[in-house]
Amino acid sequence: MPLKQTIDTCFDVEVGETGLSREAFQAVLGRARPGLAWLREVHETGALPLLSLPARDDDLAGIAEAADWLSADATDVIVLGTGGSSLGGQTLAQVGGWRLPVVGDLRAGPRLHFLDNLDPVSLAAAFDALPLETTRALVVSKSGGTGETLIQAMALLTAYEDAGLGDDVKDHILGLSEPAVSGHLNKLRKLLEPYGLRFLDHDPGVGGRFTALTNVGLIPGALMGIDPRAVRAGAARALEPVLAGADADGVPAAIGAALAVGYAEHHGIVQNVMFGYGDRLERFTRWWVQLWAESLGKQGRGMTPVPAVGPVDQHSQLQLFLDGPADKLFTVIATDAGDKGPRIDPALAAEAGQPEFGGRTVGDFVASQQRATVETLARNGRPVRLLQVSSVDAESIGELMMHFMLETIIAAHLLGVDAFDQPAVEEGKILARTYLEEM
Ligand SMILES: O=P(O)(O)OC[C@H]1O[C@](O)(CO)[C@@H](O)[C@@H]1O
Repeated sequence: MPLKQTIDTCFDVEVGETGLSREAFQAVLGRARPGLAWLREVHETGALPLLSLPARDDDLAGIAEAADWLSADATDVIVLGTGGSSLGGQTLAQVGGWRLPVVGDLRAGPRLHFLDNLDPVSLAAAFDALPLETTRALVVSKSGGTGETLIQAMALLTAYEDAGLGDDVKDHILGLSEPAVSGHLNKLRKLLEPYGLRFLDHDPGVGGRFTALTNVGLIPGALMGIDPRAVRAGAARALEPVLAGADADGVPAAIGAALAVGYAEHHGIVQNVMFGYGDRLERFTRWWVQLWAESLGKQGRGMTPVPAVGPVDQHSQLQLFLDGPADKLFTVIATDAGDKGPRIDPALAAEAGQPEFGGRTVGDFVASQQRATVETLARNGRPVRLLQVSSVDAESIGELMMHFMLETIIAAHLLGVDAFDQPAVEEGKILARTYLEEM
């Protein structure tokens, strides 16, 4: 089933005075037309390579080869890289089983580890615990200049040296960075290439947080058995109405962008909650946080992304969502959970005083929770849109990711900010370097 978006519970008639009026929404949606025209134009000219990815297959053999190389005879594969150089891969890998309770740990094949947060204690412990001889590493940085990734790569080189594997580094590490350009220093390449190891090219035209559909996201996904073709087929589905020239009200991503921007402009609601139901959407919510925050948070504009996972966060954040300040717009991602999972013995259910559980599956319970969350949010005056997929698999995650990349780009157009830069974080990076020099 293709992604289905329902926005009925987003308007004042449903949620009361906190809700956006249909008229105000339509006015913002109309303003999305130039953004859609721009997307079509840059697709045609090739100026935004992201939009050509769903139809590409010339790079798939290289992606499969890299995943095979990393996993052959390996007990462990580590991925170094941060932000957009990690989160897309994490999202796809999770759909394949990585970092899922129990199944993640029991899965056959090499263990996959993303070291995206620089933590000195964890890094030392990881290098101590990993059997380095059978551990391969993918080191990812678009710019080649991110301090966290560079320092991790240096520490890894030393760990291999200390383990007596200094001459075999090229058999253990694969690099992924922008192609070398004369006159421009790529520090990661400068550090690693002398070891004779192989570098894959990061597409220079695809910004870090938009790379899930490139080798950056698809190699880690492939390591967990996620088929890159299926991911791209799903992405193509989300892009299709844009390329087909549909008007804004026929493009789900434009509708989502207009809702978020409409709420920000008309109601000052600048917190957006992504409530994904199911373990396989946990990393997706984190990927979306970077996409939404770093793309839109500029010049005093932008909306704060809040990730939540269901049902577990019903027992954590839902009280606040329902009864705290009415200052959030919600997106619930639901799956066809019904009829899935273990079926409950009626005798046990009766014994426990929960006869309604009897004969139902665990998925039936989750399906009723998804529905109840949407309805109680709306009843409590909280605007909520529902996104439904039949299940979280390679195709639906590709569709969700492309949907949100488009939604982000269109929202940036509506807000009048550049979706593709991140000027403010650069200041802190320069300062951190100064403080390091002073130590
Ligand atoms: O891939 P790189 O160049 O190492 O950058 C990692 C991340 O750092 C940022 O530049 C922000 O600091 C992100 O935009 C990016 O995804």
